[in-house]
Amino acid sequence: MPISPAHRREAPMREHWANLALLVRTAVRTDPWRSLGSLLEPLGSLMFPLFGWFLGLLVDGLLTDDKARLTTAAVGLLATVALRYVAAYVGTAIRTGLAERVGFAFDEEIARLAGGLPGLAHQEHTGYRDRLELLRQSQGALGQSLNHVVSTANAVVGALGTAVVLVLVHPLVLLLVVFALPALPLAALQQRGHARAEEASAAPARLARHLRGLMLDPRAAPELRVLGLGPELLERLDRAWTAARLPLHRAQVVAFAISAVRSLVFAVGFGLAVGFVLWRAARGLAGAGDVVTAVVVCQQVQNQVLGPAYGLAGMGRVLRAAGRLRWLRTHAAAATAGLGDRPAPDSLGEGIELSEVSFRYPGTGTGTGTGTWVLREVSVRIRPGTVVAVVGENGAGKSTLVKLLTRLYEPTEGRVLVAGTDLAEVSPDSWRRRVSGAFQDFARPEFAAQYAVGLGDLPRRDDGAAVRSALARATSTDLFGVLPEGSATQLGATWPGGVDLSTGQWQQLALGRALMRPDPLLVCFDEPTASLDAPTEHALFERYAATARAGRAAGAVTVLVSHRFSTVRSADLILVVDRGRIAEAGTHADLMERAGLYAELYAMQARSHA
Ligand SMILES: Nc1ncnc2c1ncn2[C@@H]1O[C@H](COP(=O)(O)OP(=O)(O)OP(=O)(O)O)[C@@H](O)[C@H]1O
Repeated sequence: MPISPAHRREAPMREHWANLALLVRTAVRTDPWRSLGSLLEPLGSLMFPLFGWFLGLLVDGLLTDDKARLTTAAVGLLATVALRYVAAYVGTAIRTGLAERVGFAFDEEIARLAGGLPGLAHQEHTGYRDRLELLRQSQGALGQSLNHVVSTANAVVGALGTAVVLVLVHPLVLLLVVFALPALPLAALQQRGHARAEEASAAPARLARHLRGLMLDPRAAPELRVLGLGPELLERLDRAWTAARLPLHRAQVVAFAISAVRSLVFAVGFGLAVGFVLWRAARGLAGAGDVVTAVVVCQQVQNQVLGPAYGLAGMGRVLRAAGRLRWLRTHAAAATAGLGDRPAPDSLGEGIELSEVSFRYPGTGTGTGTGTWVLREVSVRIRPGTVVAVVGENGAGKSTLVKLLTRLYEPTEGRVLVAGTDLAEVSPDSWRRRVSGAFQDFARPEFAAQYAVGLGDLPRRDDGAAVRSALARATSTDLFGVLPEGSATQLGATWPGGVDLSTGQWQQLALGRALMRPDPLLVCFDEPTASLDAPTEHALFERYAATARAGRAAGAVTVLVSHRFSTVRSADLILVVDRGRIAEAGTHADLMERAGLYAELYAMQARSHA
C-alpha cells in the first residue's frame, strides 16, 4: 500500500486550515466548556494597550489638574490591571485542564489508529515508522494545541488593540509596525528550518531510542554482557544521538541569528517612533500623556507583532503535528479500504488453497531479480482437518507462508482461497476471528495469569474452565499450580506481588492463548516451542494433532512450522520449502521414499541426534 497520504497533495493553506479545524474540533468535542472558557482569554490581551492609554490620560490629568480625567484614568488603570490578572489566572487554569484532556484524547486516537491497522505491511515502511515516531514525539504538542490557538488569538487581539491606541497617539506612529513586520517572514523561515531539522532527526532519534531500549532490556542483558557488546552499542548510541541532535542544534543557531536581526531592525523603528512623538511634544503638538502612552505602547508593538509571529510559528509545529495525525487517519483508512468485507466462511468447505502465490516484503524493491522474492509461485491445496508441517532451512520462507495464511500480509501475486473464496475478499477481522496461532515471537502480557491466557478468546477470557482446558492442551505441566496465587497470580515482577516467568513458561501461556478459540478454521504454530525441549515439543504436538484429527469434522487446518523432524514426521502433509518454493510435499513416508531434500534433512538431523 502506498505510504504517501492523499492530503499531502493539498494546497498548504488549505492543509493548515484543515489541521486547525481538526485541533479545534477535537478540543471542543473533548471539553466544550473549557474550550469556550479559553476563548474568553484573548479579551485579557486588550488590557495591555488600554493600560498604556489610561496611563497617558493619568499624566495629562495630573498636568492639567483635570479631576474627571484623573478619576477615569485611575479607575481604568485599576480595572485593566485587575482584568489582566484575572484573565491570566483563569486562562492558565483553563488551559492546563484542557491541555490534559485534549492530549489524552489524541493519545487515545493515535493508539487506536496505529493499533488497528490490519496486518504488518505498514511496519515495513521506514516512512511510516518515522512519521509515527514524529507523531509520538508531538503528542505533547497536540495536547497543547488549543493553547496555541488561544495564544495566537490573544496575540492577534492584543495587536489590534495596540494599533488602535497608536492611531490615537498619531497615525504615523503606526508605521512602527513596518519595522516589526520582517518578523513574520523571518519567523516562517525559522519554522521551516525547524521542520526540516525535525524530519532529519527522526530516523537517528528512532535508532537512538531503539539502542537505548536494547541496552536497558533485561532480556537482552545476558547476551550483551557475554558478548561484551556494551561499548559498541554505547558508541552507536552516541553517534545516533549526535546525528539526531545536530540538525536541531543547527536550526537553533540559525533561529538565534534570525532573532537577533529581527530585534535590531525593530530597535531602529522604536527609536524613530518615540523620537517622532517627542519631537511633536517639543513643538507643542502633543501632550506629555501622548509621550508616556507612546513609550509604553510602542514597546508593546514588538511583542504584539512578534506575538502573532511566534504564535504562528508555534501553531506551525502544532499544525504539523495535527497534519501527521490526519496522515495517520488517511493511512489507516487507506490500509483498511478495499481489504474485502465478506464474512469468513463458516467451514473450510474444500479446504485452503494457495494458488500461484508469490510474495515479496513491501519496500524490498520491485525488480524482477529473484533476490527480492521470498515466496515464488507457491501452489498447494490443504484439505480441511489436515495437520500440515512446514519445514525448510533458515530463511526459506516458512514463517512468511504462515503470515500470508493469517493475513498479516497480502500476496504480491496469486491468491489464497478459503472454501473457494479469495481471502482478499474476506474482511481481515472476520478471518482473524476464525484463526489462531502461536509464534516464535510472542507477547508477554503482564496481567493476571488467567487473563494472559484468556486473551486468546476475549468473550471467554474470564471462563476459568475454558482457560484451564486450553492451558492443559498447551502444556503437560500444571503451570497455574506452580504460581503463588494460581491463575490469579499477577505476571511481571515489576508489579506489586507480580512474578516473572521463564521464557518457556511465557511460551506455554502463548500456546494456551492459541488454543482458546472454540471453533478456529486455521491454527498456526510457527516455532512456538523453540524454548521447549524436543521430547516435550513432540509430546505436545502428538497430543495436539490427535485432538485436531479427532475433531476433523470441524475441519480446522493446523499448520506447524518446526525444525524438529521428530515432531514433523507425524503430520498429514509435510511441505518442504526451499528458497521460496515448495520443493516437496507429502507424508513422511512419501518423502522418505522420494529420497529428496526432506530425506536428506531428516537423515542429517537423525545423524546429529544419534
Ligand atoms: N519483515 C521482513 N522484511 C523483509 N524481508 C523479510 C522480512 N521477514 C523476513 N524476511 C526475509 O524473508 C525471507 C524468508 O523469511 P522467513 O522468516 O519466512 O524464513 P523462515 O523459513 O521462517 O526462516 P527461519 O527458519 O529462520 O525462521 C528471509 O530471507 C528473510 O530475510
